Amino acid sequence: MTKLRELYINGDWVEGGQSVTNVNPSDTADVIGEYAQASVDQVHQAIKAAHNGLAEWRQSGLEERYRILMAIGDELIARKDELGRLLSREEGKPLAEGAGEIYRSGQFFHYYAAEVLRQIDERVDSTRPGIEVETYREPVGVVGVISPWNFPMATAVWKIAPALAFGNAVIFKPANLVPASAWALTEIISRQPLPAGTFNLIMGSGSSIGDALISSEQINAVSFTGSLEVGRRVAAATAGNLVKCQLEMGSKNALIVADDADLDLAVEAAFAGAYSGTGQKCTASSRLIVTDAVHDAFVDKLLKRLASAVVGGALDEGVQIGPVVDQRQLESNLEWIERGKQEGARLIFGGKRIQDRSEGYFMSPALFVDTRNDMSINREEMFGPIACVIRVRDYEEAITTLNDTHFGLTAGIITNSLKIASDFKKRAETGCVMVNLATAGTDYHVPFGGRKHSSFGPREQGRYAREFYTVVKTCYVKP
Ligand SMILES: NC(=O)c1ccc[n+]([C@@H]2O[C@H](COP(=O)([O-])OP(=O)(O)OC[C@H]3O[C@@H](n4cnc5c(N)ncnc54)[C@H](O)[C@@H]3O)[C@@H](O)[C@H]2O)c1
Repeated sequence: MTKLRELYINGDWVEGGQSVTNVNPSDTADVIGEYAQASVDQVHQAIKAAHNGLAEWRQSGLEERYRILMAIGDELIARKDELGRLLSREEGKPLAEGAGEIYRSGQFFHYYAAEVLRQIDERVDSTRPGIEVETYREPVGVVGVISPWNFPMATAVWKIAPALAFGNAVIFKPANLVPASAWALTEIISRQPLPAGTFNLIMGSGSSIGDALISSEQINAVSFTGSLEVGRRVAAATAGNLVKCQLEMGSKNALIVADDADLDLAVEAAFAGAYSGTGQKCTASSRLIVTDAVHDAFVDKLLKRLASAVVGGALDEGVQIGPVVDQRQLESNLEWIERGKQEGARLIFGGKRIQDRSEGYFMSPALFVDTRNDMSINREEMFGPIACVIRVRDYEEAITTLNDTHFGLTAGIITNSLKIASDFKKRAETGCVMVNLATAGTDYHVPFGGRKHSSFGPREQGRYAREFYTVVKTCYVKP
């Protein structure tokens, strides 16, 4: 019988009321494990424990915090292949991407270990004589961390690492489709000398456990990454309690291919942006906005690239596009394909379930042409390996089309013109812009986030994380 992987509350491993079975989307006969599901009561226990942990952890010495974060980062990096394999097995991204995500997660811990030592407090003169004024940052408190399934380790870590670095206690609620990576991370953290309750893992469904967490008046902040729909719910629940929140949500990113683009580069950027990670990335380029002059040549080249794409099991050698994460997402992708056709878009490649691999949730990467920006396939996030080409007259129409969306996470352009690149950097209404690069793929030491309905609240990552995970105190002293 499979060993039950338990919850981690107040420094102890504890069973939940129920459990879920985690299966490999490349091969549904492969059971990864049984994972405990927290009860609402246990959410409240975790919150209480986190307050106790916080009281001690916020007083910890900087050197101690630095050492703990470095040690977690070291272990993630040392075990990147083993944990990357586990991540790929549960989420479905190819092995290199799984290992890369673990390595990146280790880098996040190292980065925030260094941030622990970067103190930015100030002592200033008062406007009144004889008074000293200091401004300093204190931990925000108990932080609920809610993460999505598509980056099971990295999205969680880019929240947990700064939370711990700045002296907060954490309650981590991972997506229920990917408990194995969350559990492995928790096991690593559990071996560090953190005060009991400083870090807690509660696994369970979003609608019960997640909702109990975000609805609590006893937490101080929620950092959420996931869909727009759930993000709105998190915003409403936390606002009602005046709890600080930070939301990173979906998008409808576009890559512009300009008249003067290097088309080989454009095809590689479009392929990587639209189909890597099976298109299951918030930064995926699901809209390919191509100027009339290069449209046909670009589409021809992209079709050739798609014909050579290797779709297969995440753990198999040489695979470029793994499975869709589960049956529900696969059905949703196939429904989008039908909807696109009904709207008048022309499907010229893929978009079908791969039946000879019926043990997993495989589909061929899809390409639509003759699409308009007002079609629902270009308005709503599909979250699958589906790209839509939008033909435009020129760069001016391209940038207008790019900005005509209620999302705004990333945007890319392929051009050899410095003038166009410079104009694009200023006019794209997104949080991240990429020139001659895919829309997906970011660094870990700079802010990441979007505009419009893609993001809400203070930015994540890099030095900007301090804003969310701390609160400012202004202290007046008359000696
Ligand atoms: N902008 C970014 O940085 C970024 C990064 C990765 C993924 N995403 C987005 O994430 C989405 C895919 O992930 P998903 O399907 O896991 O998203 P989701 O919104 O369904 O779930 C995200 C998390 O919220 C939890 N949740 C669900 N209902 C809840 C509720 N009522 N209260 C509290 N928590 C609840 C889920 O259990 C999960 O842990 C896509 O929209 C994608 O664009 C965004």
